[in-house]
Amino acid sequence: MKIPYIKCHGSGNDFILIDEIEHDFRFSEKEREELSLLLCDREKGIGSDGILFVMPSEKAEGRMRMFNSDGTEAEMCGNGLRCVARHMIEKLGKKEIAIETEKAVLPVLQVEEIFPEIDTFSVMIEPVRFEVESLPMNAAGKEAVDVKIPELSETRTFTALSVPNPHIVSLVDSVDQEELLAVGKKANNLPEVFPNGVNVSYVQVLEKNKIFVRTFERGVGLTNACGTAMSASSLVSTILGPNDLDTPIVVINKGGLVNCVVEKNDGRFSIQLRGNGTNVYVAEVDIDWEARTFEVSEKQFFEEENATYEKLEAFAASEIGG
Ligand SMILES: N[C@@H](CCC[C@H](N)C(=O)O)C(=O)O
Repeated sequence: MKIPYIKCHGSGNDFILIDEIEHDFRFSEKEREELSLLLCDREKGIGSDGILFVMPSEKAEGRMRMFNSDGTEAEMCGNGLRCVARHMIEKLGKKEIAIETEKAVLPVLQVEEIFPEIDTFSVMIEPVRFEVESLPMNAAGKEAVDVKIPELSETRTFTALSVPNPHIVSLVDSVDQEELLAVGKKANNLPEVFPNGVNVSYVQVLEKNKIFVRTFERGVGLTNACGTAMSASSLVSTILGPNDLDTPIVVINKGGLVNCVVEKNDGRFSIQLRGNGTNVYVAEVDIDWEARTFEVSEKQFFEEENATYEKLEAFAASEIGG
């Protein structure tokens, strides 16, 4: 079976995008899981953090389903949604559309560039909930805001929220990647506290309305960036830190940068996540389902676009001194 795909990324969080509308694919749930395990593998596969399946929708211009590299499905994916937004906006020739996700139909649109020559897409991150049952997380109170989770760390405090996939966020003085890796692994092997696993982020406030975020993603591990995590981190560092509502917060990550605008309406938070949706190349993968093997055709790279993105990446690296 031949499957055309786009290799794309949002802030270096990379995906294999498969357009099921254009090619009329009907994968079973088992096949979606198998495709993710087979193709996302960094050593033996194509290599990516996940697969974005773009499907028809009765409620919106399209539907996104996102599978992590371990074959599990996530409720939401912020960086992936920007890639899907770009794909559908360009395909339909519209500036603003809606995309159905697991928990909500979300508006997505092309907006002013966040960096010179970077086509920029804004996606709404909602619903946002702090009730621990929404992650789910087993904890003593109704919410867990700036609290210790002794199973994870003796010293750190965390805030739990769903956006709507599950996150815990810790404000730190400086990000220790090795510690985050250890805490992320522990949190995702702790079903008595996080029955469905959890994304774990460390956030360093660089200055007012500028933060650095590093995330251990459920179903993947440490990634260059996680869009929902950067949104959750912007919100938490607004509530507990110096950032402002209704103001672009610059979020530096390992693969680039995004802007997040935290809003509060009628007591409910939402976040606008603005950033790139970059196409790296297009190709076709020929799958042999029985043998669980595949072959990839010649890749057509978007060289100019990739070179432009490198400028943003270099700028983001210089902001964190590396
Ligand atoms: N990288 C994504 C989130 C992907 C899903 C996550 N690993 C989960 O399981 O919740 C993003 O950009 O939001």
